[in-house]
Amino acid sequence: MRIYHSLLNAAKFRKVFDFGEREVAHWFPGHMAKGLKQMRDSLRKVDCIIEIHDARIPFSGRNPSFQESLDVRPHILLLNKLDLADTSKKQSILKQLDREGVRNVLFTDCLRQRDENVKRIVPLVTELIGSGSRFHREEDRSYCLMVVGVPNVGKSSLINAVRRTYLKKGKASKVGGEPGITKAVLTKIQVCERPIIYLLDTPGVLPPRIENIETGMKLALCGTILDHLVGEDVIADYLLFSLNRRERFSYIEKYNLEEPSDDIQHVLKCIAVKLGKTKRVKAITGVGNITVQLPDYSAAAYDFIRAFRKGELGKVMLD
Ligand SMILES: Nc1nc2c(ncn2[C@@H]2O[C@H](COP(=O)(O)OP(=O)(O)OP(=O)(O)O)[C@@H](O)[C@H]2O)c(=O)[nH]1
Repeated sequence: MRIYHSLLNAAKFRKVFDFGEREVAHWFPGHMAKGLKQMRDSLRKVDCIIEIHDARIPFSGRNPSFQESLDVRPHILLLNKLDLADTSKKQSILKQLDREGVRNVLFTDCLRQRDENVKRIVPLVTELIGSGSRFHREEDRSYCLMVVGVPNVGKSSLINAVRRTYLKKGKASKVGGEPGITKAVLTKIQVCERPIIYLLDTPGVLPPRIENIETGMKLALCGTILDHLVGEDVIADYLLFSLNRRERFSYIEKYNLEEPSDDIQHVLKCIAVKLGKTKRVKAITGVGNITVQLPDYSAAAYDFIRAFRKGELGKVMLD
C-alpha cells in the first residue's frame, strides 16, 4: 500500500460535511408507522426481542421505539454485517453500549456459513427467557422471538442463518438488496427444534425522527434508506468524506487516482473513466453541432456506493 504523504496534510480534507438545506423528515415512509403498530400488537406472543443493527453504526440510527415500546421483554442486540465493519475497538464499543444500558450484544455475519455468534443466539435466548417470568406463556414449551431493526440490516438473513444452523434447512425469508423488502404482516418461522423456537420477521422500521442529518446520512450509506430519497450524489460525497477522515484510501488504487482527493466530482470522473462509464452529449458550438463524451457521474456514484456496501473499499466504523 502506497503512503500518501500529502493526504496526511489534514488541511486538505474537510473536517465537517456540508449538508446544505437537507431535511430528513421525508425519509420516513408512512408504512413504517403501521409496521411498528403491528409489532406492538403482537408483543403478547413474544418471549424475547432480537434487535439487529448495522455493526458499522453501533451508536447511531437505532430506532428508539424498539427500546421504548417493545422493551418489556428480554432484549438482544445483534450488530450485523461484521464482515464490513472495522471492529478493532470492539471492547470499547461494548463498554459504551453497556453504559447506555445495552447488554447482551453479539456481533454477527449472517452471510457466513457457520458464524460462531449466530450459534450463540439460541443458548443466550434460552438463558434469558429461562431467568425471567413468561407471564401467561409459562405453559407454552415453545419460544417466540421477534426480530426487529431498521430496513436492510439483515433481519431476513438472520432468520435464514439461524434456520441453517439449527434446522439445517434453507431459506424461509426473502432477502433483498434494497431497504423495505419485508413489508408484509409479521411472518412466524420455525428456526429451532430443541427448544422449539419461532422467529417473527418484521418490516424494517426507521426512527420516526432521525436525530440529525449526519445520522441520516450514515443510515443512508449503510443502505437503510432508499438511495433516491437522499440522492446518490450526496451519499457518494459523504462516503468520500467518511473514507478520507478515517484514512481509508483503497479507493485510490481501485479507481486509478493519482492521490487522495476530497473533491467528489474529480473522484467520480476517475471512476467513470476507469469503468468506461461515459455519456455521449450533443454540444452546440460556434462552428456547428458536435458530440462529446462526458463522464457519467450518476453511474460512477452508483458504483462507488455499491463498492462500499460490498466491502470492496475496506472495513469501516462510521460512528
Ligand atoms: N455483507 C453482509 N451483508 C449482509 C449480512 N446480512 C445481510 N446482508 C445483506 O444485506 C441485505 C439486506 O438483507 P435482508 O436480510 O433482506 O435485510 P432485512 O433487514 O430483512 O431487510 P428489510 O426487509 O428491507 O427490512 C441483503 O443484500 C443481504 O445479503 C451480513 O452479515 N454481511
